[in-house]
Amino acid sequence: MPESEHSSPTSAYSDSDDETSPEQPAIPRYIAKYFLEETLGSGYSGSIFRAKHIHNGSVVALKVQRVDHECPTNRYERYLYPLLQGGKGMPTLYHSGVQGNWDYLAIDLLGPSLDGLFRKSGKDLMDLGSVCSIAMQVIARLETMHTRAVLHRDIQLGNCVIGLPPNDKVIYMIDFGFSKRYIDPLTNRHIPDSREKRDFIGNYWFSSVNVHCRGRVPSRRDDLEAAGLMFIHLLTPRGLTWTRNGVPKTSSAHDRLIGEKQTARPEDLCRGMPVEFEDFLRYTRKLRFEQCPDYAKWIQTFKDLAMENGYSGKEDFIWPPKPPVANAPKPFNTPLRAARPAVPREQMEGILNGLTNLNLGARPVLGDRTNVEEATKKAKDALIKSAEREKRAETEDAESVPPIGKSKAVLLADLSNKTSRAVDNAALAKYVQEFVKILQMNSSKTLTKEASRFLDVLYKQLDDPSVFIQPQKVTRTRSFGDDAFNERAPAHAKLGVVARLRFDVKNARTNKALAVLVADFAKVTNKCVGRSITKDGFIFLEGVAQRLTALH
Ligand SMILES: Nc1ncnc2c1ncn2[C@@H]1O[C@H](COP(=O)(O)OP(=O)(O)OP(=O)(O)O)[C@@H](O)[C@H]1O
Repeated sequence: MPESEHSSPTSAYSDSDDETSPEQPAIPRYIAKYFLEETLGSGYSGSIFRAKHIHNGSVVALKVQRVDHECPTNRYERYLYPLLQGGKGMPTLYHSGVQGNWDYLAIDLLGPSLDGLFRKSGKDLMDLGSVCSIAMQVIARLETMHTRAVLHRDIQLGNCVIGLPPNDKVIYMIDFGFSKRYIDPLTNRHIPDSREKRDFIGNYWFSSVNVHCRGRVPSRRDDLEAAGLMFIHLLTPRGLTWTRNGVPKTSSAHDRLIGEKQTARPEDLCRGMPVEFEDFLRYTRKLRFEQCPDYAKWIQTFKDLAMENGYSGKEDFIWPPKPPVANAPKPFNTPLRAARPAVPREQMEGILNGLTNLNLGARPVLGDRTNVEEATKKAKDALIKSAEREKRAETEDAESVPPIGKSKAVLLADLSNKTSRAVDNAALAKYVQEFVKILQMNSSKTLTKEASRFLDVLYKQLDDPSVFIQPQKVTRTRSFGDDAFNERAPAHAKLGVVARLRFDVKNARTNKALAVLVADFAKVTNKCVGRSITKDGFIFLEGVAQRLTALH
């Protein structure tokens, strides 16, 4: 195999000025039985043409390369294609050979690459549904290749293409020029690992840290890590940071890129994304050299993630993307009004008693402080009594442990109702902790409609300092969903906001200050792709609970 530093999507950097290549012989119009039509693409080692068979009229993609090319990838590809034939998303090789100066491969004519489609869309980042479908398909393609003893070793967006109709929802892997068998056909054993410094095979953007930065031997884990970086790239506005300066032109630029890639922490790369992407990247990096990845588990994870966010969960890659279909978490600009009355029945009794005791008569109530104070005190006592009753009932439940068997949505709805009746910070702190536990019950950390409602209720409780003193106040408390509130929100949610919030929460001095942080958290989480609560998010929520206890 060619162990060179040449890679896609980049061409090799060179420290020398001697980049002039020898005079290129022109590619003929006919090669073997094919008439070369338009150029589909060119890579470092050759060009690809749409070509027509002169006898039967069949149309193929003809990959043409000079026989004396220093990186003769066609020569390797023709031995790998037979291993992959028939696998879903694996192109068929129809003919291959050498004619004159030209080495050619005739393969299935396919559609545009993911790179091309994404660039053409002009978007800053890709929608979550499309990335989940790419993840499901690319992981499945890697499983197919790996099951057939082949590593791809050059996973990148340009090497993932869609088929032509009717196969335009299927992602195909192409470019096996750097691919290699990792199971020795004679001994049936995995290729050996080695600590010897070796030339880098792969591409600058997505090749794994182990392979690219540490010169390790590629194995299955590295194909998956490259796929993971590709998914994260698609969900990062302007892409992974080390891709932003373009192809490194000098070895020092390449060294800088390596340094940046090597030191980037998964939690930073995946800030603001559904936690599944960070988990996947960490998983690939923890795999041992010879370990077989759990492909099925991760395909299922990305399917679940898609469905939780209102996408169909089918692996079909539909481009341009369709908006989420059903059960998508509602954005905050949909008013999240409580389903139950603002003042519960038990409290209403206390309120009415309080009002009765005001004994309004003909006296000017507003001027009479004693009446107001006494009524307020009575109302407060009634409310505290009712809360104590509720507290006693609750202590019979397992302390803060969400009951098993109820769905997350039901638990969250119950919790929101309890929170709306909370009368002190200690109760609120307890409910915030319970909220965290419920969200962590299973792998999905999405901010669902019910979870958003909890934050909305919490915000209202915190924002109105009178709420614990005057429960009878039923004026509409400002909600995240209110236009006026949204107008004051920053136009663009910043992905680093949650990281800041987890520090700011420690310094919040009042409930009102906490309310502002909760609102920011809810808004930014809601705006982020996937609406998933990240690790920073959970640390923030724990911080809210701690502050509430301290402010008690
Ligand atoms: N079967 C195909 N059908 C249609 N287009 C194709 C096909 N194979 C490749 N292409 C187009 O040609 C481009 C280059 O293909 P490929 O990556 O196989 O060539 P390469 O010479 O190995 O490139 P590189 O040196 O960049 O890896 C692809 O990005 C794609 O746009």
